[in-house]
Amino acid sequence: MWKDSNYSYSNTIGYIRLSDTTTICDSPTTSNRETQLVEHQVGAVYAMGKVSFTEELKVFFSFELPDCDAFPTFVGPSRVIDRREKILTTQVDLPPLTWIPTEEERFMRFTDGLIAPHRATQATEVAGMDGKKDKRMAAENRIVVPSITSSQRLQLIPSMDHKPDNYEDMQSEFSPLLFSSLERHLPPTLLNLSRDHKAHYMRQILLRYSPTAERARVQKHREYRQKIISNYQPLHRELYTMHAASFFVPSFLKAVNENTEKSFRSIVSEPFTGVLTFEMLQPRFCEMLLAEVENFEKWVRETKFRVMRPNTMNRFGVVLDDFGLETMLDKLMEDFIRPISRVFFSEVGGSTLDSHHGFVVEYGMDRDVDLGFHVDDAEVTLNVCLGKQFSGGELFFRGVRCEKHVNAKTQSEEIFDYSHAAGRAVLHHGRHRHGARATTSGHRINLLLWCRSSVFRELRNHQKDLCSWCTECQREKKERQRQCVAAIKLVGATEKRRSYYVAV
Ligand SMILES: O=C(O)CCC(=O)C(=O)O
Ligand SMILES: [Fe+2]
Repeated sequence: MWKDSNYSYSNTIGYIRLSDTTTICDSPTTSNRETQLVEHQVGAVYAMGKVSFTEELKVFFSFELPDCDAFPTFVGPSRVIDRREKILTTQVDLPPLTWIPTEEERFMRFTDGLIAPHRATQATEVAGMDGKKDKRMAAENRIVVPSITSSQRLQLIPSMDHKPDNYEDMQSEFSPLLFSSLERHLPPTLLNLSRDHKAHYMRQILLRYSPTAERARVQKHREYRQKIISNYQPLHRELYTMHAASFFVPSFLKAVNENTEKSFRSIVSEPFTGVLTFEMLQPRFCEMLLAEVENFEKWVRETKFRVMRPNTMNRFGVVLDDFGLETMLDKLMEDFIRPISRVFFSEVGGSTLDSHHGFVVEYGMDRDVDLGFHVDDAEVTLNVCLGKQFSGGELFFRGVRCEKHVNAKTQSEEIFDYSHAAGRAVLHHGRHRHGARATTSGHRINLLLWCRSSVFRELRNHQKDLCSWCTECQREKKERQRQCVAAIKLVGATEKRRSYYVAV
């Protein structure tokens, strides 16, 4: 635990999490004013150093490490490590805020397993296949580094045997799901407090991750939804709560009920690595949802309501969460998509999906015709065709890419096209680059659920090497290994030649 009263700081202090595997002597050392403390916890190590600010609002940490064999691997945006001197300095970019820390705000948290809320919903368009760059609308999911008092913290390791409270009926700017998943990360002494106390504690922490502008946006969106929900009359009320037996086909239900890798593999085809397809929705459910969407669109036209479209790339289609389907879709994600994703997409937070963006996209000659090449603002995307009659509209996939490599060239082995069929789901990595070809006749309407994991996003902000799933990262790594092997071989061959000459 932090014991800040034990130390007197002359200046602003920050702390950084080092990698979990690091072993550092945990006795505090104080040499040359800069080293303050190295704290050791199970699964997390914190090191602390003097912080100074430059004009560009950058923080510099520098501290001497205590004498020990293991050298920490730094987990942070940038690092400079000098092994010989045992000096570790790093530079951490801060968001461009006029952030002037007060005495109480001496602590900045860079990582602690804390869960950050999501930003606005945007697909990121990627360079077209002709190599031309479309305008790029990157989803800004960078963590905002707030000030923090040392007393309010979450635990990195969740209390898995604790059953969290239900926060559904609680009025808050944060999702009830977020509270439920955070609750396991509360310090053990708080777990048995009243729901209100726990919510208050978690809210204080969440607020630090949610800047004022973001909170205003969330508030506006809540009002927007409220306006719709209090005026729109649903057509099929039975859609608004989960009725699994009438929504899903029996094979899908059976696999989810069994909830084993084997059961999922028995219903899933993987026509291309990372693209899973399976029968999912009953025709009756598809019909009802199509009728509900039509009914909603009719209401929008009649009332001239200024409706928000699903994302930056669609001019048609509606956000299902905005007119009352959020709870049902939450259930869909939690009870059906998360179990499958746990098996097939664990490397991108498949088992910790905790929020979603649910919408339908509509294509046809009088609607959007096609959809440009992009990645989703999602860890895992569910895309199910609801019908109706159409031709064309194939999904094209072109390789999974991390942020850094989103525009990297497509390799021939990454090309895959998929034709939609009504009721059949496609589940793919959100960063699997894709687009939809022109729907050449009829209408095509698809249900999309962009599923996100705040835990994964939080970790991604701090761990650079969380991209094992990016095919370009893999390719670069292989290339480095190849060069390394070639260099070793060359050295070996030179040595051999030299010893031959010596022998001769
Ligand atoms: O039209 C489709 O099937 C793809 C839709 C899609 O990729 C999206 O909305 O993110
Ligand atoms: Fe997409």
